Amino acid sequence: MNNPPIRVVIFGAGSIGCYVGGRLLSAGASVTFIGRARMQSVFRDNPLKITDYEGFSAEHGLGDSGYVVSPEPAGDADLVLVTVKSAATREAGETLAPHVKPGVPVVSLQNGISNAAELQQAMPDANVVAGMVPFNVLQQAPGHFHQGTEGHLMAAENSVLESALPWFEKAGLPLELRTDIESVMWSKLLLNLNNPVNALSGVPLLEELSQRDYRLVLAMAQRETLKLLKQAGIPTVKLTGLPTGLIPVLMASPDWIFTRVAKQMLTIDPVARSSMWEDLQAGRPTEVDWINGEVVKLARSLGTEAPVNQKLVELMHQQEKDPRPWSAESLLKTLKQA
Ligand SMILES: NC(=O)C1=CN([C@@H]2O[C@H](COP(=O)(O)OP(=O)(O)OC[C@H]3O[C@@H](n4cnc5c(N)ncnc54)[C@H](OP(=O)(O)O)[C@@H]3O)[C@@H](O)[C@H]2O)C=CC1
Ligand SMILES: CC(C)(CO)C(=O)C(=O)O
Repeated sequence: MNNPPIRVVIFGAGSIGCYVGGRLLSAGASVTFIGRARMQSVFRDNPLKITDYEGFSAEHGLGDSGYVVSPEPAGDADLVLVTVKSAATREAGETLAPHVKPGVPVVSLQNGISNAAELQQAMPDANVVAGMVPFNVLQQAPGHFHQGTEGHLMAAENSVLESALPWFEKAGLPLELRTDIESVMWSKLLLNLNNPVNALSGVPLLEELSQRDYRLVLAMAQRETLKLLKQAGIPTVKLTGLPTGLIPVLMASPDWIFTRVAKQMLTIDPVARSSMWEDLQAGRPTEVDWINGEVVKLARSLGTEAPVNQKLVELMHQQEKDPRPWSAESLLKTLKQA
């Protein structure tokens, strides 16, 4: 496995890309990070530091050749991981298309439902694979990326990707290949329905989830989605310690039950926040249209509506223009009127 090392290219290296790439680098893989000049300049002054909630810690000097701003290195890759936000997927595919060799797996490690399909459309000759990242990564300081919650990577079954699996194993990020990736993606989306709630709350995930009114908002959005998935005949899968259908029940439970059960099934460290909160902080458009917006689209395709998720989409778009924290009480009241 070690000779020669797998050549991995990360396209759109921000939080997820730098973390996953950094873990693969620590395992001896040859990793090239492709991203923007802004992030490249961070690594001129700082090493890439990766840590996790279990105490893993590593540092790598990247310099200008390790973190680049042009797509050419994708031409030498055995594996490409795409880690841009959803709004940048099409551009990522169009940029990579002329470089990536035929057959090389191009794995979308993105939230939402439609990113892999959009990537495939932008690079029709490529071997695009849908992937799923269950855990949270936050840039805690320039160049320092921290995994704050648990879970393992998943991707759609793909024969070429199999040879890369030992590298993920060695990196401490096992990658499971699945035949039911649509169900995996929707089940992850059910968890991501918390992203706007967390971004609107303005507080870390642990603090937000410790307040029942925020959890009730999340439970409303999840119940609405589960009903639509049932109607559409899309089964869900268990990604946490609890069957997916029971997650809204846990969310709606009183604090004393939630705290006890969640302690046993969730590892979230106190600094973890949603990627949507990070987008708001950075003044970037959020992914709400690719998360709650997908529920609204699903409802329309079934000839019905998804008022709770629709309202969360509207609130997030307002928040992008005029950010202000929402108290749990006022958010619940607003959503109940939706
Ligand atoms: N962060 C998290 O905890 C988790 C995130 N995810 C998902 O993973 C995906 C990636 O998220 P995350 O890592 O947080 O996102 P980030 O915004 O941190 O990283 C994406 C990076 O890609 C860069 N980029 C965008 N377009 C291009 C381009 N055309 N060429 C080169 N670089 C580009 C961005 O630069 P710039 O911003 O300067 O344009 C940014 O640095 C999302 O779909 C997210 O929902 C999934 C699980 C957890
Ligand atoms: C891991 C999780 C669910 C954390 O909120 C996430 O996917 C995100 O932040 O986008």
